[in-house]
Amino acid sequence: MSTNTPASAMHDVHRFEDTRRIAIDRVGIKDIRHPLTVLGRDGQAQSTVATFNMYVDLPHHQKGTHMSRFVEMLNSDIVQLDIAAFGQLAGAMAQKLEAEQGYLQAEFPYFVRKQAPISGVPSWLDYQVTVTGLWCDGQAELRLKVLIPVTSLCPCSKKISEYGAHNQRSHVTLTVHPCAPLWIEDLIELAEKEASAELYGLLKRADEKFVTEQAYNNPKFVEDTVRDIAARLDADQRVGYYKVETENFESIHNHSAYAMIERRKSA
Ligand SMILES: Nc1nc2c(ncn2[C@@H]2O[C@H](COP(=O)(O)OP(=O)(O)OP(=O)(O)O)[C@@H](O)[C@H]2O)c(=O)[nH]1
Repeated sequence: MSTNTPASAMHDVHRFEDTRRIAIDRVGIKDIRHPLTVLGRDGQAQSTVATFNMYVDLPHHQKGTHMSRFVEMLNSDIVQLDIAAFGQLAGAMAQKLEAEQGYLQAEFPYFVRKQAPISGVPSWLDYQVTVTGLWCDGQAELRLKVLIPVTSLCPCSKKISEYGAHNQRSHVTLTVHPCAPLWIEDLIELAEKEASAELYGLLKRADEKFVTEQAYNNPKFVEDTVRDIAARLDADQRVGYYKVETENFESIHNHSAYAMIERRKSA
């Protein structure tokens, strides 16, 4: 076949009949990086690079999905992230792929400009965000996950020690199904308020003294952190389902302490 054969003259193997009678739950492209603009709560847009996973289902009788269409969609329809519309976008993807179900996921670093607590010096802090849109039975579902790094200080260690208390960096991971508009920053603030202390990219000495003492005055087990965050999420009408996880990378052990609460609020 010559190099300039028109597509219409080529076999479309993907459309061939498959006889094994086995439907496929998810098929598509995984770990494709793509530039993305994300609008912040302050109205400022920031550029980031997202890693996308894009899948649809495939009926038993069809040999293959239309792989190229995922990348077509990425290049034509996904420029600025619209979190609220991500579930619908998964539906549009399913339609483009002639499928019933769609799974669209973008994971990216998101930066927040913070001010040190005493000196006020500004710096960026990065958070890992995952937005997942699902389309199933004509219904769109949206999941927003944010990993928030914080400081934790152990209440037990503080109580029993003559001086000092072990403290460490911790990861709070919030996964929510929003039922009303919710900014990434809203989840970050919610988690940081319930940590022993929040993190900053840049701290001067006066700030370092402040966050050290703040954490000492606000000791938390992993259990305390997930409970306090769960209470806030329970009270937040914008959240329909949530999972809150805390992992403390214990400075006195070579293992982590972990706690998780998962709740689906009744409608
Ligand atoms: N379905 C499928 N396609 C694959 C796989 N690996 C690579 N591909 C490639 O996907 C590309 C074709 O994608 P299609 O979407 O079928 O291309 P097309 O038929 O020109 O496009 P449409 O007319 O829109 O369907 C080819 O380069 C395939 O080789 C695989 O494991 N499964």
